[in-house]
Amino acid sequence: MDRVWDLLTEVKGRFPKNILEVQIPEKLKNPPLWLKVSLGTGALSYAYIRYSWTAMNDWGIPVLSPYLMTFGSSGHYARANGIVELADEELRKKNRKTIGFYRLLSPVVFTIDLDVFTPIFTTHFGSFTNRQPDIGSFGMGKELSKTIDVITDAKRWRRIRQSVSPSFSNVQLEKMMSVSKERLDVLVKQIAALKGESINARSVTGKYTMDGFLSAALGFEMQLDSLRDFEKQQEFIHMNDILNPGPQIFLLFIFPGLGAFLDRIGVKLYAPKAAEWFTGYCKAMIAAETPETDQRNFLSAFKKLRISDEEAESATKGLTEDEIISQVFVLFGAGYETSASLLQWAVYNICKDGDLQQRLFEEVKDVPEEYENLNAKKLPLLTAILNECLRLFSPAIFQFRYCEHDVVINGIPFRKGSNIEVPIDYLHEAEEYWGEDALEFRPDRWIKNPELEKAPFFIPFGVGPRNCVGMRFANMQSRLGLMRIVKNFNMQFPDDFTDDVKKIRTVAFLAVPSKEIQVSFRPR
Ligand code: HEM
Repeated sequence: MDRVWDLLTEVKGRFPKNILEVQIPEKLKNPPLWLKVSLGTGALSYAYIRYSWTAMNDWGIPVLSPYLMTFGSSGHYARANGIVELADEELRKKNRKTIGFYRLLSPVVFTIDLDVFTPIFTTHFGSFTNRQPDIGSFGMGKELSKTIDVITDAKRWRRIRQSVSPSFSNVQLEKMMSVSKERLDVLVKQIAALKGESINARSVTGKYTMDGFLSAALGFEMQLDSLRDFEKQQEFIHMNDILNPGPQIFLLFIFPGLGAFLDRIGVKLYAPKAAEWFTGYCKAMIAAETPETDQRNFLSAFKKLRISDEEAESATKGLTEDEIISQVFVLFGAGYETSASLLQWAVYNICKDGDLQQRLFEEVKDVPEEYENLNAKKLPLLTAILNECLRLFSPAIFQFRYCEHDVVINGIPFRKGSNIEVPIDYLHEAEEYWGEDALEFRPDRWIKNPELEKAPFFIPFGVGPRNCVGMRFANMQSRLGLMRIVKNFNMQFPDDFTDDVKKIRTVAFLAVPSKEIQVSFRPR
């Protein structure tokens, strides 16, 4: 105790006897105008920020405390696994369904509550048409700013979606499937050429979905001598750059309008070479002649819908030149990686379980590769395996909407400018919806209960009018690809491979494996 007292006495001795004796410099007694203005603005801004952070006070949900240092309470954005960890910490461990936080000043409702998010994505879609306003090209440059995913005004989105959707009709998909089958013939030969030597499964599934998309959707065939060269392809290298943006991407979420502003002033936030390469690549493909007879791909359909910028102001259908480029790019980006990832996890889980692989082979071996056979009735186990992968390794990590009109949903008074985010990783693993074995890979749950496919808590492709436009293409491509691979090859891990792979979330919200999944494909 004495030591503490001595210490305090010493510290006290170092201060002036009377604090008023401190000489305040003349300059500070009468500060210059710029300093007064700065201090005043700072104080007002702080008051405004604190006031904004009271917005959710009466919403009846727990709210994470906001701080300046963490841009509100959204510090989790800056971590690769941030959204997953946030869901885990705040929802799973605390047994909650909903929490609120502030993304800088914007209120965000973070929820897996079906009563909250289902109406937002469906019946109240009119008040939540967009994901995030003014995000432009996601920092990739103004050439790519007119993508279907990000445009802010609902009228333009409706026109684009109406123009693009017919490309995914059953008739079109059947035509594209015939192209996919031709490309699978090539893939099977390339896998056989490996002569059973192991390869990173991602090279096989990536080559299949990239080549499949380019040829079926755009009428462009990828030339590749060996599957081992896949990662040397320009398309792969540049797409990989775009899909691995680095933490700066979060600035676009945290600062509203920043994406559109950067596009306007010509600043690219990441992958500038890749964005430039893709713009040229898409333009070249659009300019290339399509044979009159080739009606199978998106491009020929898009080209027929071409309208001028002026016409676009009032049209309800049609695509401008820029929009065609953006659509080609966004469909490529959205379509290639997601399906490649899904198939890679399917290959991994099938290799892990010899009995499952045998059952799958028995199921697919005599089923003709026809479009009408690619469903749960004809291929129950194959569909179940892919659904289980979509559940536990969902390529999309979270889904989000932005509120444009004040509306009360399940007691929560959403105001214009607020947001909703649904963490899919947690929704797809919540015991409340999936039962005690929620974390286990059990494809048979889908066979026992086929209705699960329509359950509101299974939303790997989103839900409502703005769900994934490519869902049916993705289903066709992944079911056909997996069926063909299993028909032709027995898949095994090499002897020196341990099957302890974990799912890791990247900054770009992709589910990547914790290590390469090495697989030997032995011809049957
Ligand atoms: C396994 C494969 C895929 C998964 C899991 C997936 C998932 C998703 C999800 C979750 C969304 C957001 C939905 C929402 O906000 O409600 C989305 C949107 C979108 N997806 Fe996919 N997707 C896949 C494949 C594809 C393919 C193959 C294409 C194109 C050929 C595609 C094109 C798009 C586009 C353009 C959008 C934006 C739709 C809009 O805003 O109107 N996706 N996807």
